[in-house]
Amino acid sequence: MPASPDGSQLTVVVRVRPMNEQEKTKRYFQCVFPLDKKRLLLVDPEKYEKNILRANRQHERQFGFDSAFGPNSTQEDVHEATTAHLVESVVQGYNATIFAYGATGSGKTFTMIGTKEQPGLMSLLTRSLYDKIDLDEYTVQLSYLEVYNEVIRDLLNPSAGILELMEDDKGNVRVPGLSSVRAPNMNRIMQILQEGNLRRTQEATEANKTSSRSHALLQVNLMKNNRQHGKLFLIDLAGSERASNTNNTGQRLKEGAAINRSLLALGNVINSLSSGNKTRYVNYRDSKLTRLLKDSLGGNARTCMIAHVTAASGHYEETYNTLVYASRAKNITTKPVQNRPSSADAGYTEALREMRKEVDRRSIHLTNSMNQISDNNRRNGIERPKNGVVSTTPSKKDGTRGVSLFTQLKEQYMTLSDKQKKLRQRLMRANQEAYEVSMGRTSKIAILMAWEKQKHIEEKTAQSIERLKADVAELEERAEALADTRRKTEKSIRKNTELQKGLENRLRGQALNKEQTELVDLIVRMSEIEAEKISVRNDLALHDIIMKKTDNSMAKLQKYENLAEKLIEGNIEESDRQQLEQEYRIVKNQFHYHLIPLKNIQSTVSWNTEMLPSITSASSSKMSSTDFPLDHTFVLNRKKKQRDSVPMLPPMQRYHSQDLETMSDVDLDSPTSHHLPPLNAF
Ligand SMILES: Nc1ncnc2c1ncn2[C@@H]1O[C@H](COP(=O)(O)OP(=O)(O)OP(=O)(O)O)[C@@H](O)[C@H]1O
Repeated sequence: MPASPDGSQLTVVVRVRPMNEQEKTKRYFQCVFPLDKKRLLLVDPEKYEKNILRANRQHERQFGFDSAFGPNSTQEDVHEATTAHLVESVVQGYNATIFAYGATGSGKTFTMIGTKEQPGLMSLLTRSLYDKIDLDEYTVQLSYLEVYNEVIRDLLNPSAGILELMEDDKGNVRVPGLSSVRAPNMNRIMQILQEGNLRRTQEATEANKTSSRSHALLQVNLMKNNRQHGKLFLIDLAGSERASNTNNTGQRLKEGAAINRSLLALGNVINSLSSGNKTRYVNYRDSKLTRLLKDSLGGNARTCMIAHVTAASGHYEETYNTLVYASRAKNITTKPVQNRPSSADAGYTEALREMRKEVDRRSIHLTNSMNQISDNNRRNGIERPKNGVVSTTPSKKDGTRGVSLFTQLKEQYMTLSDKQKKLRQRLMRANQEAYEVSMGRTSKIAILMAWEKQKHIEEKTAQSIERLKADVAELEERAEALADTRRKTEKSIRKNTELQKGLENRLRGQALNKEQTELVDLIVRMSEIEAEKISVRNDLALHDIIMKKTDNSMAKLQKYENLAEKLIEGNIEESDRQQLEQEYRIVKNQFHYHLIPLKNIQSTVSWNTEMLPSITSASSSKMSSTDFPLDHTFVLNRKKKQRDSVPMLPPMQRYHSQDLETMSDVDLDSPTSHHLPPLNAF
């Protein structure tokens, strides 16, 4: 279950901690009441005061979350209902983040770290991770840091001192110097956590004897083939209460301000993301915490926020603030992106960067030698040709002629390569859109087919069917336009490939020495690698489209499961039951029809494999495999892929009702007629 029940990727749950002895002594009473598994009722203590001026104020407020845990909930309850499924996502290659939010003393550390007898999520989650993975295939590495007063420290290696945050040009956040330790088993993990926790900045405040004054971030890296496969971030935030509430002064007040600053920044980021305004600027830079959490809230992660409150009336204000903060966070919809399989195209980028440098270096060298020859010729009384008029046959006497033509041809080849690159990118974009259009069309046709088999169709239904048909026709038109773009682009790519080949032959004929021949090899290989890189990118993008579609289906599945659970549980009025059953049928069908395009698509190959230059071409075989840092296992995989290539989508036929029985690209395994799909399902 990768997403929260409503389909978003941020799960927000609330845990209410039981009242402690101190609170009972102060005669505080319970002011938070779990109504069911998802809702809480907060009662303003003023309700019980005889204040005539405030008699009309609203004293009760309901809050709804993905889950609500009462004072008697166990650590396992919280883990099972909220975070256990995130482990599955990490094994699938997603990043996941769980953070504990709440005022001082509300139970954050208890949930995240727990005690020896009642281990918290950090232990339970890592244990589930170990249960899910094959230790021969994966390794687990841990890093543990704290942010205290905007300063980052390594909790596993305090001697590292103050650490800095760095962001690379792709926006990835790193903490150079942060230690990372292998955790071969659970015992070692517990030991690492305990050691780290002892180093956390803790102080006694009025609200909590062992109050954590810092944000603690445990990073669990799942490694496969020495590369990061998935990442779990577990964060125990410092208390969110306002500094004045704990009567703190001096250093405590300063800490409170720093804590508030980062939580305020976190709140702002959450508000920006939850405002639904996609163009609104999201400022992560305001604090170290938000910068560290950038990946976790912005998109490339599944996130679970566990808000903590105490049931005691004396903490009503903080409880109210926490619940409002948490319900606002519920509006965030992040788009998780699966980590690219071991950064598949990174090797190409790296190789191209190195090659470009090498071409520049050799070109400069070539120009220098040309100038040198020219100087020598002048000294020997031979004049340089005017107006760039050059002979096509290299003259041994006047080497500059050959060199100058060589340079011109080389420039032409590079320009053409650049043009090819742009054409291939255009082809990729058209491929991707066509792929999405085709998936949408498959779903809609499956729905239409199910409905058109009906004998009696009401007028309203007939109208909806017509609308759906219009949608299908529109998609088909778009698919045809895209097919046209693809045909034309492919034609241009083929033409350019021929021109490139011609230029390559002329260049080879012009090459006067080994140095120039190597330069030709290099630019030809560079052009090939550029094409391979685009093709790999295309495969990844298509993979992402499938993942997104799968995620959507999973969200539907979850809704379906919830409804089924309610129906099975019973205890519902007859009228409610009927409505629930109706809803259940609709969701079941939505799920079924969501899966159809996934079942009908052959998922692997890129369409442009024939547009790629042969990897075993003469020029590439001349390049030494050790020359550039290209991952050759990948190249070999692509070679295999080329052989296995099949067209990704079956050729499209326009949809006509009478073709019902002959449609070849739709799975006819539809539900029975009383399980008709909702016409507006997509
Ligand atoms: N669900 C719970 N069941 C039983 N005891 C709990 C629960 N939650 C918290 N406690 C207890 O309440 C006290 C305060 O909890 P904890 O230290 O986890 O709070 P905190 O939110 O981390 O506070 P701070 O921000 O100051 O570190 C601890 O003694 C803890 O054992």
